[in-house]
Amino acid sequence: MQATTTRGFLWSDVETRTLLNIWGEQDIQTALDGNFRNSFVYRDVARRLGAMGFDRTPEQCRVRIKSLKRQFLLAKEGNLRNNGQYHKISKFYDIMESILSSRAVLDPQEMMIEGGAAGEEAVDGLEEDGEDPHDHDVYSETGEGPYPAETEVKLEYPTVPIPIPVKVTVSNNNSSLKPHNNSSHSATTTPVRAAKRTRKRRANFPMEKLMEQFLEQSAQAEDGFYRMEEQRQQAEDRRREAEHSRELHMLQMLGQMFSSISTSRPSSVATPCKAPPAARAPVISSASPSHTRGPFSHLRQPSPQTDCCSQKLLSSDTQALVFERYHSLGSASQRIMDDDILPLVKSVIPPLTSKKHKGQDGRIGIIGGCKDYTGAPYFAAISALKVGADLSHVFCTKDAATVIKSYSPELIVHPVLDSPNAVEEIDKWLPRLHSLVVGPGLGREDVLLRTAKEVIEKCKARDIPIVIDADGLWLVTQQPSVIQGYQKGILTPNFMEFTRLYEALHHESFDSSDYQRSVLQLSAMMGNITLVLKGEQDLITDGSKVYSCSVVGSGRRCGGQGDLLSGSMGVLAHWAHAASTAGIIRGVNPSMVAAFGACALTRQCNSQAFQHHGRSTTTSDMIQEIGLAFKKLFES
Ligand SMILES: NC(=O)C1=CN([C@@H]2O[C@H](COP(=O)(O)OP(=O)(O)OC[C@H]3O[C@@H](n4cnc5c(N)ncnc54)[C@H](O)[C@@H]3O)[C@@H](O)[C@H]2O)[C@@H](O)CC1
Ligand SMILES: Nc1ncnc2c1ncn2[C@@H]1O[C@H](COP(=O)(O)OP(=O)(O)OP(=O)(O)O)[C@@H](O)[C@H]1O
Repeated sequence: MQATTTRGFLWSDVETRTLLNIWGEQDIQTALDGNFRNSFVYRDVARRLGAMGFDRTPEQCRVRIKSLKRQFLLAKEGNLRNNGQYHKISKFYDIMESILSSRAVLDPQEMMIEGGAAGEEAVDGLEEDGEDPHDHDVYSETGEGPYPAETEVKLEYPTVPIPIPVKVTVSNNNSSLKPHNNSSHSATTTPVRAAKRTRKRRANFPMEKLMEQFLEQSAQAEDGFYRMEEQRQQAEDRRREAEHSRELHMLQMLGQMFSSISTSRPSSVATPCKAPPAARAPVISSASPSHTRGPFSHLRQPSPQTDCCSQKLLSSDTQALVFERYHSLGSASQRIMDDDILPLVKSVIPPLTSKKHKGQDGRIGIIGGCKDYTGAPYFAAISALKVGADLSHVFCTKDAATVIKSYSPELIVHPVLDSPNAVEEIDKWLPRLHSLVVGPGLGREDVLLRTAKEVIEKCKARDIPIVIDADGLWLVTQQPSVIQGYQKGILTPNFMEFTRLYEALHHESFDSSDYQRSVLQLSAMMGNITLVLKGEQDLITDGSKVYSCSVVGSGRRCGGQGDLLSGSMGVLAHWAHAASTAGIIRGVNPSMVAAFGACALTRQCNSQAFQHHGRSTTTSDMIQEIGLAFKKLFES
């Protein structure tokens, strides 16, 4: 996918993340580690960044990385001192930490105290000599990020006079310490440098008390800075929230305008209707046949207007405004697709170009696969590849690994799930993954569920999309908080899994005559996480609206279809969130788009496979159909 291109000198978050992903690649890190001269490495970094659609010079990349490292170290220093309250100073703290923590040479404490410029540069073997005099200029030249949290900290360091009144002469080396009461000096000195300098002096002079006082005041100055920084960020958050609710309000008004236009229009007009932008009130958007069937039939009301779509605002029993659309069942499967959601799915699919390198279109991880279940993680992982991911990793138990490998040479299989340091082993790979699917064939052993839980936590910290299915949902049923409120999380329960989860949260059985209400309720209770209730129609919700996907499947319900669904969803979730970050889709929840795309694809595969194999259709047959089904749905 073409990401947004460089905006002048400013580094956007997407661009910075892309840079960090490239910089964190093992070959780049190895090249930096082993070479004092690194210009060729940054040339490679800039080239890879260029392939992702961001035009930067090697020097800009190098300077940006250097700046990010400094912010990280500063935040880390703060972390060590004040239990993480300085975390926010480095926007990309987690990803930096994951990359740098694997590099033994980097000891932030040591660098802060001793290393100075040379120490820091030596970490990457950067060619530039000395950092201090030039850094400020370089940053402003290259337009460091738009956010103050991204800018060189020395610019923002508050002016706190440090009143050390006397000039002290030290006998052993005759050098003198001139204490600073100079505000402009402290305003342009980073805490790092203050710490370096003060601690060096402390080592040189016996005036411990004086120096302690100096250090204490220096630390207070830092505290002040970080407090100010936190306040600034809170103010920024409030501003964004206000902006968001203003936009929402506008959208709601627009929605009402559209609906009143559409209801006053003659219903026989067979023009495609555009749905109004989503409002906060529950919305049902259903792509369904004109005849009703099964437990979800209450979602639709047969309309006399076939071959057209109509929209109306209804008052539901909960008195919320409900937006409904009807579609007639046409002969071609596309005709029953929701004409608003399908283009969104299409738009998040990255184009295939010769400029890309392996991995760019998706590196997906599957947590699952144990002695009893080897098929499920295989189905999920191979489906991810067939949908278009470049690399698919399976993290399974030792005894499942060889079996899974034997199914396919395409998969990268890690036999770590039951190892004593499973979480660390998996954590090593997380910086490289674009999304994670947790649960297919995981089993329900406590130790495996505990590992899955910790891995989920780590993924959340990295802001990686997570799809939870099968035994992963068992874990969520026991501990909903593991994923509650995580907006990049998607749950894909079948009927049984949904029932268990609903009852665990509500402490009562759900009303099976009103699925739509139940899915909305459950999603809301889970903090508006995206939820897919699989069934005759798949109901997809984020607690504010419900999409219903009823692309024609077949009557065949062989095991493993859910794994095809979750593996595909992992890829689509990555694409949809990347597209959303790049501004390609707006005003819509990317997880909902991904979920709808995966459901439509699974059902289309089922239908195609059934046409060939009838009753003997298996999930492997469906997987064979992914390419064609994808093309029919999303590339026609
Ligand atoms: N080849 C494989 O390795 C496969 C492994 N699988 C794994 O098997 C493990 C257990 O999965 P299960 O799905 O069996 O979970 P459960 O052990 O919770 O069983 C769910 C049960 O609910 C039943 N059920 C499903 N939909 C229903 C409905 N609408 N109404 C009434 N009953 C319904 C099913 O027949 C099943 O017996 C998971 O780890 C899963 O990933 C499955 O993915 C299937 C394929
Ligand atoms: N009655 C149905 N009619 C049509 N399609 C269905 C039906 N039930 C499920 N599906 C499709 O199959 C997909 C998988 O759903 P299913 O209920 O089989 O999941 P599961 O039980 O979790 O699967 P698994 O066997 O992998 O554990 C759903 O996304 C849906 O698109």
